[in-house]
Amino acid sequence: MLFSANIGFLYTDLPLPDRIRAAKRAGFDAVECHFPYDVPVAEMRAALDETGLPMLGLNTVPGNPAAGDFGLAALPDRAEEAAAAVRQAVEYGAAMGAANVHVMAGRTDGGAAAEQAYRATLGLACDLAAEKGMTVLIEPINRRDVAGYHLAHVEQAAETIAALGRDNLRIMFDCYHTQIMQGDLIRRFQTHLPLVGHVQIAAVPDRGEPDGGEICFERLLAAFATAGWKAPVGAEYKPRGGDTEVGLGWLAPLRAALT
Ligand SMILES: O=C(O)C(=O)[C@H](O)CO
Ligand SMILES: [Mg+2]
Repeated sequence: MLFSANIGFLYTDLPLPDRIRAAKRAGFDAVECHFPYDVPVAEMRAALDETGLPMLGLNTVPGNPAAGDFGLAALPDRAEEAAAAVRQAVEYGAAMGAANVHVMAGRTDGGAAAEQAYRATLGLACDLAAEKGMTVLIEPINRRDVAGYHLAHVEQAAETIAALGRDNLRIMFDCYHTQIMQGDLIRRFQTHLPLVGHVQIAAVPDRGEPDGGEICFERLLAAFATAGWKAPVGAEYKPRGGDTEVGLGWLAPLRAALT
């Protein structure tokens, strides 16, 4: 099993390009990020070239987090901002060589207008991403952490993907969020595997290192591997002690157990 370091949550004491280098030293096979936009893309590219790690993805900007924004794509009255966020993410992601762009939906009332806006933004994202050979990801996020998030269930993501009928639109299957909202992770993963574009893990409920809580990662990821998952699994957790290196004791044993 291969693992990707999510440098949005890991190594937060370092500048982003150095987080890529730290991930390489720690033995990760890939990296993924959240919001790299303040860093000149050439600096990200240089760290990726130097380490040889693939960059799996980045997020569209969330909007104004201080005002409670957690994405824009499904907000009917923010369509222009959402389109600009998509253009920015595809452009930056392509310059960095990223494989995927995660389009963040935002908090909505869950009504038809929101889903219509969401699909319009995703259609644009798929068109732009396709020109760069990139895939668009949509991620069900739990509503305990992000109340009102438009996309919270894997089946809803599958419905949106079916409605759009695009080849480059996939689910970000974040086991942390889906365990909180729905559970039944192995069956749900097997059922939706053809639509899954990326997998992420963290302990539940504390979102710490994947070495405890209510999920047995060794058995979960063994089942994912048996189902056919070969791409890296994203380590998107918040180190419990704050120090990423100190908390990395989970990586080698989990990798060994899965080989
Ligand atoms: O919260 C998550 O799980 C994510 O992956 C999003 O990218 C938000 O940062
Ligand atoms: Mg995630």
